[in-house]
Amino acid sequence: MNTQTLSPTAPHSDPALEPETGAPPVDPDADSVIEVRDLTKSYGDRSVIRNLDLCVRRGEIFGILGPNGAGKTTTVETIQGLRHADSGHVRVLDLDPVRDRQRLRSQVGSQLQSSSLPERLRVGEALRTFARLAGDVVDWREALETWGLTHLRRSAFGGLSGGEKQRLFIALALINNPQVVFLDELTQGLDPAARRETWALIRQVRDRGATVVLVSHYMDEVEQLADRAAVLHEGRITVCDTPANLVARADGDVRTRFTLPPGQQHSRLESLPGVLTVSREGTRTEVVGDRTTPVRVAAELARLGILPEDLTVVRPTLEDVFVQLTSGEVAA
Ligand SMILES: Nc1ncnc2c1ncn2[C@@H]1O[C@H](COP(=O)(O)OP(=O)(O)OP(=O)(O)O)[C@@H](O)[C@H]1O
Repeated sequence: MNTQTLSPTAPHSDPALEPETGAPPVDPDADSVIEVRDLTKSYGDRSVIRNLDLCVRRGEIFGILGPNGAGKTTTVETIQGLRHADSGHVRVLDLDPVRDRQRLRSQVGSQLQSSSLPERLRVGEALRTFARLAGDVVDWREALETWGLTHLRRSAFGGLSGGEKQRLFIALALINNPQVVFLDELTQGLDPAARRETWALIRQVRDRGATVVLVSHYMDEVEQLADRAAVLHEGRITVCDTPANLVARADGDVRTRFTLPPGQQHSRLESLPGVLTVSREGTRTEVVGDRTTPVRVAAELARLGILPEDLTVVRPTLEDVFVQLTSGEVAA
């Protein structure tokens, strides 16, 4: 964890990447806005990032998941030139995060983990100041309006709720109208309603044309928001894919549950392909099997003229695959 005070120059205030080490060229991907190849980073003799490769495409919400201490913050801060890499190749918008930091500064926005502002700073002052420092490419009053902060214009930062602070951080991260935005654990500590509201804002950021890199501990958040997600474990990306494809890797049976209307019977479910078990408790039936079983069960019930209104399917979730991946149960 690192705590830092937000400043418009923060992502570039400690230029640090070592000169390139002659790493092989990154795979050409016409759509990529971030390319990382063979990144390594140690703190003292402790290796934290190990030969990490990553590619983020233009216009996507890219989720980075990983257990505590996996190296997520180190990775995103190194990509922004905030931390020293020991070796590796990093490009953001085809620029070097250190050498080209002045040019990148106007194109990258960031809300870093545990960002904070002076308690007494007013919302309007914060936006106006950051907008001016970013060259007034965005009208700060419009930003107030866009991010639903107009009524809080005279409120002090210290008096804002968690959700209001995050709303302000998003507005500040976008005050330079960036092409790429880094959001690190943006919804941590928010109640469910404020989290969902923040999700809508993140989608809005993407819909306005920015690429979003989202570091999160919440599986449901990544499943809901991310176009693609990477799981970082022990300093390496173990998998990188769409949430749906990641879930498809999960080991685990699918459960199909329904209630039979009075007087109706089914008998052949056990013999359907992929079905492992069928259990009945009163009028409730649960069929356990592979991914194809829900459709087969529904088709068989429909054939019998049985249309249970409460048919539900319980599938493995991203959380299941995350636990399996980070405990070594699923091959990357
Ligand atoms: N400045 C530092 N000096 C020494 N060790 C550090 C430093 N920053 C991070 N670390 C260590 O490096 C490892 C990775 O930290 P990092 O903050 O990148 O992980 P993370 O995946 O973001 O963790 P979390 O989910 O808990 O925020 C951790 O073991 C952490 O203690």
